Amino acid sequence: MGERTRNVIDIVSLTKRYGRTVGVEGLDIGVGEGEVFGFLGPNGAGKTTTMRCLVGLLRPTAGRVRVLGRDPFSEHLRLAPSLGYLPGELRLYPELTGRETLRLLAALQGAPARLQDELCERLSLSGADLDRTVRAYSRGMKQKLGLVQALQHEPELVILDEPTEGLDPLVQETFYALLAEVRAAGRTVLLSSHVLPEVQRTCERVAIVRAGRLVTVGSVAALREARARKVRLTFADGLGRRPLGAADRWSPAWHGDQAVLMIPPDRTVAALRELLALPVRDLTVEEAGLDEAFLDLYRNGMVVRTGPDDQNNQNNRNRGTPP
Ligand SMILES: Nc1ncnc2c1ncn2[C@@H]1O[C@H](COP(=O)(O)OP(=O)(O)OP(=O)(O)O)[C@@H](O)[C@H]1O
Repeated sequence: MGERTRNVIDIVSLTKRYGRTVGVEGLDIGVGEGEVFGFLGPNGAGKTTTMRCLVGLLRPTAGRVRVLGRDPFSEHLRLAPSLGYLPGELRLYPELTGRETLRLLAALQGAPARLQDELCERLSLSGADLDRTVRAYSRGMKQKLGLVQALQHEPELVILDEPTEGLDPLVQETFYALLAEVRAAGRTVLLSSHVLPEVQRTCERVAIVRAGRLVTVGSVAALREARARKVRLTFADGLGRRPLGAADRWSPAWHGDQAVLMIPPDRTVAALRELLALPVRDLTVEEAGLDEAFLDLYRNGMVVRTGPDDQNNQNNRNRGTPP
């Protein structure tokens, strides 16, 4: 029997190694029922590895994962009707038609594919398309087929590895609408993406991973609050690059005689005091764009504290870095 848990996904100290290569190391993430949760990170960060552990395709080296209270590796078949999965690299049988593919996958899911026709229609997979062999499909058509099979049996949990890869903008919009419907129905989604606006738009919470480790997890709103301040300085003497004393630890970028520094919000005032000892002619301070904040996390793995790792934290208006 699977134990009952509050979370639809529980990842506790998950480590997966491939021989000596680390896939993920000591990962802890919980995803609550009805959440749309984003998984972000640069190439090779461990997103796919984690997702493959969650759907029972990989066995963790250490730690544990629970999906709907069950161990996905040993209880794969029992979970199949409740789980929808779109792999990052979808491998299909090229000699089957689209329709045969969906039928086969529905049989493996072990649940009626009630939404199949509606999803094909909304994602513009025509009857003629579905009668063609998958060998003749374009990349986008394969991705649409992948989305249909992931959603067709109305699973409680949908795990999508870069779902909008290869979709044209119109189909992407349809996908976002489908996601909103899944969410409105109280079902749970975990999706990985490299597309930041997509994550901002669709997810309440995100986890950022880098080199197999969790960098931060929090609500998109809290990440916005915690992002760096962008300080731009112009010097009175017209001379460019120079030492900025202690502020050099913020790795200034120089554009002619202007220096741009990205400073964590709780350090900005102290940094400004130091900077004003220099011959500054003009100074502006603005919040870094969310993209810049994420890029910073990607690059530096800077840990942003986003307050308690609360469920459904959309309304978290805490400033910056609570203790
Ligand atoms: N089958 C495998 N054998 C050996 N190493 C692997 C295997 N799969 C993944 N890895 C390694 O594990 C690490 C994490 O890879 P993973 O595919 O999980 O990252 P990702 O975040 O999904 O990346 P991307 O954004 O590029 O899809 C990488 O160093 C990768 O090289």
